[in-house]
Amino acid sequence: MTNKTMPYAIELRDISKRFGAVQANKDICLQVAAGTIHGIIGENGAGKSTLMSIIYGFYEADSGHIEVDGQRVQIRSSEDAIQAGIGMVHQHFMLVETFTVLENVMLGAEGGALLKQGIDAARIELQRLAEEYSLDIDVDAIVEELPVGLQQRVEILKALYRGARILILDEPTGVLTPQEADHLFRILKALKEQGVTVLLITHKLREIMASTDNVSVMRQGEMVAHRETAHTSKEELAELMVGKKVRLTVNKDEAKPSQVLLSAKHVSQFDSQGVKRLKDVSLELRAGEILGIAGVSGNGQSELLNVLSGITTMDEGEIEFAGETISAKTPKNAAQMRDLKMAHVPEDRHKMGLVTGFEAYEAAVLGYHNSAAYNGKILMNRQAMLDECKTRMAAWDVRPPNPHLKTANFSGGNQQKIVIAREVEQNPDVLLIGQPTRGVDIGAIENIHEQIVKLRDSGKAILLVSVELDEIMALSDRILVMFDGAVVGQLDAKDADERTLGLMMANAFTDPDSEQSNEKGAAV
Ligand SMILES: Nc1ncnc2c1ncn2[C@@H]1O[C@H](COP(=O)(O)OP(=O)(O)OP(=O)(O)O)[C@@H](O)[C@H]1O
Repeated sequence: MTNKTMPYAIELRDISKRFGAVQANKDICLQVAAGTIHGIIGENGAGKSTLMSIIYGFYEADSGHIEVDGQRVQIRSSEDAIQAGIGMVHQHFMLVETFTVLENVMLGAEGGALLKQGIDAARIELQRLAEEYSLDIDVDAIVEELPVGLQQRVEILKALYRGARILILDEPTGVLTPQEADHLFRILKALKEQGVTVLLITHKLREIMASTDNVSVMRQGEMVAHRETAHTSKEELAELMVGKKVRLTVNKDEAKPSQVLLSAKHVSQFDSQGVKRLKDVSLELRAGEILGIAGVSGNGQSELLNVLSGITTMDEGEIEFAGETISAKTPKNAAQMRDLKMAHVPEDRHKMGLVTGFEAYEAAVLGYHNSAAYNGKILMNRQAMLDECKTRMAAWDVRPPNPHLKTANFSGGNQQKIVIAREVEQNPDVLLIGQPTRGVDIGAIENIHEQIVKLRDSGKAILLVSVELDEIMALSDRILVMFDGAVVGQLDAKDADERTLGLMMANAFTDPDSEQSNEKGAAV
């Protein structure tokens, strides 16, 4: 108890959970004061999501117990958790996209007291909650028409409507634009002021420092430290997480770009509704450089990656790569692009990077399974696949290093390492890489960044798409900015700062004396 009158909002006592050989949580103790924002950090696979799943009733702990407001509670299902006043905002939203906000919030709460008073009473209550917490949401909007940031707010609204006083957010900003993330933190502050307790899992130490009151650190299934945020630093937290000092900046020499390896000329693409999503994009990618593509997500970056990698076909323009001219009339698919030595780390590892039912050693060769190294004459050469997978798991610190574990059962960050390792280890001439460190811990980010720079220094070209401005600025040698499907500006990374990039991303940058703007469609 914090004192005689104020019990902890939530207290965990000696929680343990094992999955086969993996001890995901070991004797975890945690005390969270009411009306505070409490950060939980730890490396990929440290056990954070497992712990939150236990609090929310997805998993039952093998031992230990939970107290809410000083009372011991039994949480065997999410209904039990909701009953205890606990709500959760998942990384992957649990919404019916074709329903309205109101319908989504009502779904599963049909027996609720307010609904018995009629849908109008429910609507009024939702509007009240949305207003009280600055959620800025139209309760009659169709969910699939809302941007990601607003869909996330629907999840928050859902939890609040069900009476949540403790809200768990698992890596909530991974999919948000910087503006959406700022809004989310304003909402969390408003929730805190109303006495709601927030448990925030994030890999971004900047967010921990800016928004939490306290922070707890997990390492290899154990809770290893608790700190008051005001009395710690990013450096100390990084060291506590990883167990050694971590460099928080990218170490690289100046680029020495040479010949053009890929050029796109006036590339455009229309979506199925006939809307132009990629507009007259021209760019050149040179050996020995990292070209960063900055932009608020949804401004054509994903379409650009898809067209360049052969996943989709352009409608206008052409791409020159490896001596080939690729156009709408002479398209090449993703497998053909791979044969030309292009590798691609897709932005969404679940949808496009992995088959989650596959074991790690199978996922590790996906797309390259026909190569002579793994393909025996009749059957796949499993031993070669296993050996390769084990070597990569060691080099990329995939945890647990078990090639037979299904990819679905790796933590999010470790899944990402499996995909990146697969693509980088092909030693491609051109690497297209989307959101490389989404959901990845700082120790692993350091390794991923090092490997990308190493590839560059060996004379390869990298096209990096990231919504993380810090990452774009730290890794890129040159930066292009996309807005509304077009390239609207370019910068030398040395001249880039957050403000200029932010303005360019909003297409609000005007500097007539500067070379930091470009004609749409000119090769940059
Ligand atoms: N259903 C499962 N079956 C087997 N192992 C699992 C399962 N769920 C989690 N694990 C393992 O438990 C450990 C903890 O995973 P968890 O997802 O809790 O980590 P995390 O700290 O949330 O990581 P990340 O930051 O990458 O999301 C990992 O080794 C993971 O592979």
